[in-house]
Amino acid sequence: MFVTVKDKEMISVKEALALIQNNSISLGVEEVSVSEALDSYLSEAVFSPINLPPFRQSAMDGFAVRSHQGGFYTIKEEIQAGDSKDIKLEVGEGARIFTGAQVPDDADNVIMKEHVLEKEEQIFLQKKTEKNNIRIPGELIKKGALALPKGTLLNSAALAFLIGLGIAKVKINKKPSVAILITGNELESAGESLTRGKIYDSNSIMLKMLLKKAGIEKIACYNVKDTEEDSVEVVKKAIENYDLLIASGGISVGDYDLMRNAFQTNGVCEKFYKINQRPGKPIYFGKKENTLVFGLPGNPAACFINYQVYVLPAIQLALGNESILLLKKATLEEELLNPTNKSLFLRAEVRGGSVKISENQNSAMLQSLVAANALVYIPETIKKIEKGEEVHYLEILQ
Ligand SMILES: Nc1nc2c(c(=O)[nH]1)N[C@H]1C(S)=C(S)[C@@H](COP(=O)(O)OP(=O)(O)OC[C@H]3O[C@@H](n4cnc5c(N)ncnc54)[C@H](O)[C@@H]3O)O[C@H]1N2
Ligand code: MOO
Repeated sequence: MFVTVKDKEMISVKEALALIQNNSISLGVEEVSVSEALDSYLSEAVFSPINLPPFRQSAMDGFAVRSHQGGFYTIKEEIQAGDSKDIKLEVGEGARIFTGAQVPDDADNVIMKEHVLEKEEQIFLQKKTEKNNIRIPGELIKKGALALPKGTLLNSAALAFLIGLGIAKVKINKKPSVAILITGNELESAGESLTRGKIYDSNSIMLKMLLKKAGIEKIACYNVKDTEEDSVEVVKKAIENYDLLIASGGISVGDYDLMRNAFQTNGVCEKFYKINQRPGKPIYFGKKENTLVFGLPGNPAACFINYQVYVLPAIQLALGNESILLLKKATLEEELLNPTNKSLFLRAEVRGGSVKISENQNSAMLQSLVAANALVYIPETIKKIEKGEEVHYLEILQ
């Protein structure tokens, strides 16, 4: 009897994402210095240990005065930013002051330099303003207030904010270490000459760069020969030493597509194999203890798209970011047909709320992905979308 692989074996995009969400890994927490925390996620909320600014601070260069009805003030002192002088002022007196300096307790106003006439030790106020140009303590954040919630992505502004509060160390979720497994006897490295039957390996650099973008630091890359022995051996080594495996190629149904078997032989528990989508139908996801295993298709664009849709969310969950796969909406520039019974992920350019689907959607083609900034998601049940209708898309960083 002939046996065929039936479409019903495949799961939907939503089912696949739910399985990834339900099988996330957590790698614990580590405390690092703020300067080493870029692109990490806070494992706990941070509260401000100080008022910011810590004291009444001048917002302008000018004169801190103890106000009165008249326009003349006697200037008796100078206060620079950083000075710790404790200056007493009588009514009608003032001190020359600079932006960022501590305003004397007696002063109720900082008059901008441009608003006075100066003569020797006297100033005459020419213009009255509403603002007193004094930043009050805790104006930016109060001592004890929530500075950053748990799960915040520590970008450069976040790191500067923490340092500005005097916080030198932060607790972050440990980042997964990742092993990339590149399969295929046909692969040659760029720089080498291309002999008969060979092509250049593009997936290893693509996956490495995407992982770097995701903030992953420990990345190893193994080349796997198309033999059962080598596949099993490399998978074993990678599972022992890494938190996440991403295999490229060898995951379809050919006689030399050996990765699914290599995962199984190594005791990986399969969560799904094949998704009802185009491109990237052949995809494997499994778990062994606290290690996640992905087998992505070798076709470069399919590999890229499956990384964005499935692997990146798994990484973000491990990092402690739960807001994964947030789809946005934009309007279609041209009518779109889905003649398949599959979900589609179409590379596209989204500009100013309008979606232009890239012309070439070939799963082996990288060139048309270069300008793409989005993957438009068309669910399997949708057959036609009119020009001007809304579609959902996933923003991609690459
Ligand atoms: N009988 C069937 N054949 C195939 C099916 C199917 O359902 N039934 N699915 C097709 C689809 S869709 C895809 S996608 C591919 C996936 O195949 P594999 O994941 O097993 O990948 P390979 O066969 O190893 O490679 C596919 C293609 O990609 C090229 N490749 C592989 N690695 C790299 C790399 N690192 N850099 C650049 N290019 C790479 C490889 O040479 C092949 O041309 O299966 C279809 N077949
Ligand atoms: O998924 Mo394959 O990528 O359609 O060629």
